[in-house]
Parts: sequence; C-alpha cells; structure tokens
Amino acid sequence: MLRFRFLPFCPCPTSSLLSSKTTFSTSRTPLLLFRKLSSQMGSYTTSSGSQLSSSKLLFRQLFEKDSATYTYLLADVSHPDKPALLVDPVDKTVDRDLSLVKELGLKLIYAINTHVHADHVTGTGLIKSKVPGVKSIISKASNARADRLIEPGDKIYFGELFLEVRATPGHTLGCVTYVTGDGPNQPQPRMAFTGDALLIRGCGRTDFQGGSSENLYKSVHTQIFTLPKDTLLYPAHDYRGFTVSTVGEEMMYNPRLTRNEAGFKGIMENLNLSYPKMMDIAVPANMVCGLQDVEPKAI
Ligand SMILES: N[C@@H](CCC(=O)N[C@@H](CSS)C(=O)NCC(=O)O)C(=O)O
Repeated sequence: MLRFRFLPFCPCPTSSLLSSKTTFSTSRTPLLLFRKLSSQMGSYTTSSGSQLSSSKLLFRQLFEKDSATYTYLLADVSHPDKPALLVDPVDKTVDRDLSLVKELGLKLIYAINTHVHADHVTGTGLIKSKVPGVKSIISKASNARADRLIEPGDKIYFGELFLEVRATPGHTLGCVTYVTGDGPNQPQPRMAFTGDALLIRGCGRTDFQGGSSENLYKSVHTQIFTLPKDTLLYPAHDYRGFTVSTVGEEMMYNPRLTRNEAGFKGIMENLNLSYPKMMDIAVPANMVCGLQDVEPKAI
C-alpha cells in the first residue's frame, strides 16, 4: 500500500476537495495504470507531493453563469500583504469576487484581462472604483485602455509569484495567455490562463475583432502546446461544464487543434455561430476596461 499526501493550495481540482492533511491509499495496479495515463496525457503525477503543490499560491476558479465565464483569483498567501489578482473579472459578479477577497484577507492589486471580451462587460472598471489602488491590465496589442499595457515576455508579480505573458492572437488580435512562472518557488504544475484562445476541447471563434484562424492555430501550437504537458489549462469560458484541462490532454483530444492547419481552418470557417448578444455593448465598454460604467468622481 502506498500513501500520498496533498498539500494546501494545490491548483489541481481534485485535491482542492481534500483537506491539507488528507491522505489516501491505493493498490499497485491502479497506480501503474494512473502512471501510464499520466505519462500519455501530462496529467497529475503522484511521484512526489512537492510536485503537486505550491505552499504559496491561493487559487480559486469562479463562474459567471449568464456568459459562462470563468474568473480566476490568485494570491501569494506567504507574503505578509497576501497580494492578489483577478483574471477576467465580470461586471455582474464583482461584488461576489470582492467579498471573497475580503473574507480571505487578501490585498487585490491587479484586475487583468486576457482580451477585449465581446460577450460580457469586464469587471475591471467597477473593481477600480470600489477598491482604490487596484491597477487594470490588458495587452498593448488590444489597443484598449488600462493602467498597465503588457507585452509578450512581461511578468506580472503578485508577491513572489508571477504570471508570464504570452501573445496568443487569433480569437482577437490582442489575446494573451497568462502562464504561472517557471522557477523553484512557483506553482507546480504550471497553470495557463488561456482566455478564449484555447477552450477545453475547443477554441475561441475567429470571425471578428481581428480574428484569424491561421493566427490562432499558430498561437496555440507555438505558445501553449510547447508548455510542459502537465500544465493546467484554465479557459475564460466553458459551455459544457468542464473546469480544467492539461496541455497533454488538449494535444491528444482537442477536436479542432489536433487537426492540421487546413483542417482547422475548415472547421473555423464553418462554425456558423451567431454574434454574441452583448457584443455591441461589451466591445466598446471593454476597450476602456469597463471604465464608462464608473461614476466620474471614482475614476
Ligand atoms: N452565445 C454567446 C456567445 C458564444 C460565443 O460566441 N462564444 C465565443 C467566446 S465569447 S466571444 C466563442 O469563441 N465560442 C467558440 C465556440 O466554439 O463556441 C452569447 O451570445 O454571448
């Protein structure tokens, strides 16, 4: 019999259901099967507890049901200030998210966007009006307004932890993916917040806002599929109830991105999706990070 211990703040969804002291046993045969699947799919390994977790990262995946959007809360809880950031906050759920930040004793320092969303209004502007000192972030390539305009290779620090910026255009011209740092004190496995570039078993549409199926194919293959296979993938949306995937899993099972470029292009040209209902409101609002929703005195 073997025993495994899961440590606190592990970013993997299964372990988040377990307490920091949870242990469990398994027999030899399932373990061997699990190891085989892990090596094929870049799933979680069980060889070392320290590989599974960071003692510093607090991580929460939050959901906004009307637009099926995920917002992510990350914080360095080993730092005295517990600095935190929100990735892709939504206007409708700002109060919920800020209550959580307060309850957990975190100091929100950034509200960051993966891109100019077309289906919902970002919560960034509202957050800035409610929490003085929070800085908004979006890519320079998006041509949107924010306190900090990031470029590929930039690092966004919160305490000792950081997110690295990768350009992943294709859904929109300015899409970026934020990847947790590579280094001894950074979370393992790594985590990538892919916005709409890569969805679980899917990807963002490419038919507006400077979208391009050629660019998206290149972005995913050069900037996401080159990450370690056990990198956890957290998209901005899911319409079917999935919450997380891995690079290895998407490389094997993504029905669009496992095709060659011509096959991918053919799929993307024939999606026949209707335009997002909120598009005419959301895009102008998000070009200024939702700031026009804020009372002038609070800006
Ligand atoms: N019905 C929704 C919009 C659904 C949609 O178009 N989703 C986008 C991401 S938000 S712009 C997308 O890229 N979907 C890809 C796919 O394959 O579904 C609405 O009206 O808001």
